[in-house]
Amino acid sequence: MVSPLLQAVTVCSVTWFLWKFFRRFVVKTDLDNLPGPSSPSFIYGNLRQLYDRQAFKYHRRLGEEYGSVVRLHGRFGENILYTYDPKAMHHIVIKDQEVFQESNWFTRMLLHLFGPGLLSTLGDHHRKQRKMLNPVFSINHMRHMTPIFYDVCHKLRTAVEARVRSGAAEVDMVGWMGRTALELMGQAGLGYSFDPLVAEPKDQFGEALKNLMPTLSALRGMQQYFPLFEAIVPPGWRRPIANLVPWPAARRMVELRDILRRRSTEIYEEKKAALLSGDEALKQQVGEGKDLMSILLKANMEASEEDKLPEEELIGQISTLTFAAMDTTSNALSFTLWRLAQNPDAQAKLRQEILEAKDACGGGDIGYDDLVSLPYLDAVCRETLRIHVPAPLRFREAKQDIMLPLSEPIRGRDGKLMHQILVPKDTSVFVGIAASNTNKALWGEDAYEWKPERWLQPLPEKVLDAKIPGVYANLMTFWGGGRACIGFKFSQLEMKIVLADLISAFNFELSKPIYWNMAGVQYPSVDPRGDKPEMPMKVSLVKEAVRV
Ligand code: HEM
Repeated sequence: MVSPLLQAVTVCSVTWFLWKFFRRFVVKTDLDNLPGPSSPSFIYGNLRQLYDRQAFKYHRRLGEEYGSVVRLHGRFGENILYTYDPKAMHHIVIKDQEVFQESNWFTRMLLHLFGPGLLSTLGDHHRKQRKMLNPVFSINHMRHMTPIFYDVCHKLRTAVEARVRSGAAEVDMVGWMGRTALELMGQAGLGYSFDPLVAEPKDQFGEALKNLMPTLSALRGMQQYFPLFEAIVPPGWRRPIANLVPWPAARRMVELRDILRRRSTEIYEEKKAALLSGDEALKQQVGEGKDLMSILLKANMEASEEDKLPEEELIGQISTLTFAAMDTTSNALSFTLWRLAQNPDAQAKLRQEILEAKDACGGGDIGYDDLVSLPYLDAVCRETLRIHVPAPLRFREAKQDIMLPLSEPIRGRDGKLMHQILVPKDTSVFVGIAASNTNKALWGEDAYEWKPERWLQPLPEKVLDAKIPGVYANLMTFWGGGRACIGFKFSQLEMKIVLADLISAFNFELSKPIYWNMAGVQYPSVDPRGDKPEMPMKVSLVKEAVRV
C-alpha cells in the first residue's frame, strides 16, 4: 500500500512540474521575444556550449550575432537571459542586487564547504560581514603588507633562478604562480605558511584548496542538485550516503570539506590565542599580526555587540578568502606572463620602467606608493584583466518578477522595439562580463587586441558615458555593487609585486603553444583537451637575454 506521505510527495511533484511546464511553454514572456541561438538539446539547452572548455568563440559569437541582450536555453527548455547591456548590468549588480541573487545551489554548496563566509551569505547577513571586512582590505593595511609580499616573491625568484642559472630552461610558470598565490594569501591573508617555495609543498590545507576546483569540475554540474540532496536527505544520513556513492569526485568532496573545516578552525584558534597573549606573541607568528585575519580578529574584538561576527563566521572567512584569492590571481598572473612573452617589446618596456624605479630607490624593493603608480605596469595589469577575465562565468537568479531597463532599445523577434524587459521569477541571468570588457561599441574596433598603451591616454568617451557598474577601471572583471570582489586591491598589489620581481630578473618566451580553458577560473594547458593546468615557458636570466 502506498503511504499517504508518498502520495502527497507525488502530488506535490507533479503539480510543481506542471506549473513549471505551464509557466515556460504556455505563458510567453519578453524573454521568448529576444534574439538568440536555437537550443541544440532539450536536456542541456545551450549550457554545454556556454561551459565548453573552448567556449571563447561561442561567447564572442553571442554578442556579435545577437547583440547585448540575448535569450539562451537552459535545462529542459528553460530560458536564460544573457546580457552585457550597461544599464541592465547596473540594475543586476547594484540597483536591484537584492532581486538578482547568487544561485541557491552555489551559496548552499559553499556554506557546506567553507561555513558561513562572504561567498555563502545573503542580504543583511552578508552586509554585516562586509561591514566588518571592508576596512580590513584598506589601502593602509595593503601598504603595511608590502614587505610580506616581497619576502614571498623573493623566494619565488630564488626558486626560478635555481632552475635557469646555468642557461635558459623550460619552467612551468602556472605551477609557480599557483604556489606563490597560495603562499601570499597564506602569509599576508592568514598569517600562515602553506609552502616554503623551496621543497615540494606538503601542507594538507593547501593541497585541499588546490584540489577543490578540479574536484568541482569533475562533478560535472551535479553540484547544482546539492539543495535537492539537502532537502531530501536528513543531516545525519548525508555523510553515510555520500560515502556510499560510487563516484570518486563526490567522496573526495566530502574529504576536502572535512580538511578545510578542521584546518580553518585550528588556524583560527592559534590566531586567537596569539592575539589574547599580546603583541609579543603576535610578532612570533608568520606575518607578525599584519595579516588580514589578525586584523579582522582584532577589529571583531573591538566591535560593538551589534556588529560583532560570531566565531563560526570568522572561521568561515578563512577558506572563503583563500579559495577566492588563489586561482583567480595566479591565473591573472599567468595570462600576463603569456601576453608579455608574445609581445617582447612590451616586456622590454615594462622591464625598463621597473629597473629605473628600482635604481631610484637604491636597487632594492620598490615601495608601495612608487610601485602602484608605475604607469606602464598599471597599464599592463589593466589591459590583461580587461581582455582576460579570470572568473568569467557569472550567473544570478531573479528572486521575483522584475522589469529590467536597457541602455538602448533592442528589436524583438516580433519586430517591435523593446526598451525594457520583464524578467520572470526564477530566471537565470548570465552577465557577460568578458563581453562587456571587449564591447567594440564602447572600446572601439581594436577592443579584442591586447594594447596596454590604451590606458596611457584618456579612455574613449563612450566607455566613460556607459557607466559600467564594475569596481575597477570601467571593467566588470571584479564585479560591482555590494558583492564586488573584496580582494581586488590585494590582488592588484600581488600582481604588481610578482611582476616587478620576475620581469626585472628574467626574460620570458613561449616554448610551446598554450591553450586557455574556460572554467570557473580560466587556466592554461599544453594539451588542447585541458586536462592538466600547465604553462611551460622558456625562462632566462635578464643579463643573458640582454647579451644575446
Ligand atoms: C585577479 C584576481 C581576482 C578576480 C578576477 C576576482 C574576481 C571576483 C569576482 C568576479 C567576484 C564576484 C563574484 C560574484 O559575486 O559573482 C569576486 C568576489 C570575491 N572575491 Fe575576488 N577576485 C580576484 C581576487 C581576489 C582576492 C585576492 C581575494 C581575497 C584576498 C578575493 C576575494 C573575494 C571574495 C571574498 C569575494 C566575495 C565577495 C562578496 O560576495 O562579498 N578575490 N571576485
